Amino acid sequence: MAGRRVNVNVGVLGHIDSGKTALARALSTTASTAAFDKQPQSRERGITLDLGFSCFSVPLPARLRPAPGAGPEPEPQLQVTLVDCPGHASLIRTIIGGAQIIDLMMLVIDVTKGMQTQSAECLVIGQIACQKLVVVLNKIDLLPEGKRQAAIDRMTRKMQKTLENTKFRGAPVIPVAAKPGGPDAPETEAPQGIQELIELLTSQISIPTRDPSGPFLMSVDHCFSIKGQGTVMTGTILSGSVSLGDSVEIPALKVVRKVKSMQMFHTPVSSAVQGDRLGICVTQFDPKLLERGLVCAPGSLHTVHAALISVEKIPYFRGPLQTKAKFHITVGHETVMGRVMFFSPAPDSLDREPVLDSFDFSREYLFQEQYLCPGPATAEADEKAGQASAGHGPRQQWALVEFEKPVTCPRLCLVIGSRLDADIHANTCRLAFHGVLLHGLEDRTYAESALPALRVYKLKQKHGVVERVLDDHSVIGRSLFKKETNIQLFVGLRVHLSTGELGVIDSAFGQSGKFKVHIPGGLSPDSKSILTSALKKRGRAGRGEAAKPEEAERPEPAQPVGLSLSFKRYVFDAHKRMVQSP
Ligand SMILES: Nc1nc2c(ncn2[C@@H]2O[C@H](COP(=O)(O)OP(=O)(O)OP(=O)(O)O)[C@@H](O)[C@H]2O)c(=O)[nH]1
Ligand SMILES: [Mg+2]
Repeated sequence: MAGRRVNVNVGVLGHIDSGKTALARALSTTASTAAFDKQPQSRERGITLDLGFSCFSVPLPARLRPAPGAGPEPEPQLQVTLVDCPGHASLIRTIIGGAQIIDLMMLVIDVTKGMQTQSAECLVIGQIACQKLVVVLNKIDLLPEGKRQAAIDRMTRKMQKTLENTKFRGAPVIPVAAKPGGPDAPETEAPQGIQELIELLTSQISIPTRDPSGPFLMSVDHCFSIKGQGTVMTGTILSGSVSLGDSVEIPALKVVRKVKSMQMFHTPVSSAVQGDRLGICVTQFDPKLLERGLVCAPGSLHTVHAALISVEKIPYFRGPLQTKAKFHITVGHETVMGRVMFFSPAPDSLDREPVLDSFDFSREYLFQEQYLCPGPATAEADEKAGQASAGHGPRQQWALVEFEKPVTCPRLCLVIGSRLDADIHANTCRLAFHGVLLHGLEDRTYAESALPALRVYKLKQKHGVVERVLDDHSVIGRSLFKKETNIQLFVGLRVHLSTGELGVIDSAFGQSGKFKVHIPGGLSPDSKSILTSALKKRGRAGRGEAAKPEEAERPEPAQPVGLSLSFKRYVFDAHKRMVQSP
């Protein structure tokens, strides 16, 4: 039996043409000639060799070895699976899928160009989805020999500076030439710096704690059939574990199959856990139907038409995140178009702890026309919007995302919003926000069945004036409603008089949008004199135009007394009710 092996996945990401594929190739061949002389390379490669996947093995570093057991054990190996991502627009979808299986990211930079648009995007994705980073400066052969070291040093410092404001501050930067001389150079031209890179990777890699609990989920990167045996899917286990005889679901095809056999590194196994690279043979289905995708414990994924997600804006994204805007939404391993609506905690729960990993339907939330950027720049904007943000943005914001077509995803999966239609030559970051899917709406008719329970409200204010006094406890107001407004809906809501009294809307008055306000505490003598002194003036001056007879004696204050009404309107309330707000 082969020795113990541990698999780690290393992503190869970077701008188009930075040399990712050349690097993956150089790493695989250099490592195999250095470390694989005992066995033919083909045997050593993982069972999965799909486009973009290659691997090499090195002896497992001592720091990663478990305490030696009894008896002699063959030397354990560390298998590094390289996940070579494309550099083009398709990159984001592929990487976000890929990034969720990556334990370490290699960011490949063309040393003659430095950071480019997609290098920056990769760095953003790395920050969202990866824990560790190594920057590889490639194509150092293109630097003039005499100035090579100085140019490498300069670019190294530049990259370190770029990383300073990221979670990868202090990550190593290493120079290489994956394919010196470029495409036309003879194959005999040896790559430079690859052995050093392998050593660096080996020293940087840590093996994340693998957790066998939770539902089984595997990202499939290759699928083929073996005559007489069944269909084989190969990939990486993202969560949970799987054993022989288990039933697994292929959600994209809506079929459940039994696990007939499994292999890791060409060796039959009876179970496998999170992080393992695995080939899994199930009873026959057409492999053409599933090129890439997910396989999972039956029923563990859900198909959602809309979702409530936490949102954090990606600072490099230019422009605001507007409610009602459409984004490409990558949910787990799928990307679809979705329309967003942003909201924040209601002012009275601003100081409550943010709800992580779940969404609380019992709370109220404040609708936002756009995502609020934290920091002083928006404090003013927040004030304008009438929010009690006391100079700081809300600690957490959410969005409702409505998908153009349903997506199948694990619970609490990563969500990334991007503008993949943006011009890829326009040097801008296409990634706009990221978050976690907190609650999926599985019902096709969620708009009627689920959304009314989402208590997101808009804060509305209406202003009018007192037209005249009826008696000590009532006034007539106008200019608060339109003629056609159904004032009945507002009856009972409180209004504030600019003179300080509190009133309650009592009833409509006439047909022109006027209304009667009851003042429970009565008008103060001062207010009364303001309101009635005007009447006298008006009475003396008379009216220029011919007034309707019943309005001729209208006591109208010269100094207007304002009436203001604040209320909440819940975005998903089908009845469009108004609810008093303080
Ligand atoms: N001079 C020189 N050319 C290199 C080096 N590495 C790669 N190249 C060339 O750069 C070009 C792009 O290399 P690839 O490996 O295909 O780049 P990539 O990053 O995988 O490209 P995409 O997958 O399309 O994003 C090819 O013509 C390579 O031969 C190097 O170290 N030196
Ligand atoms: Mg490539």
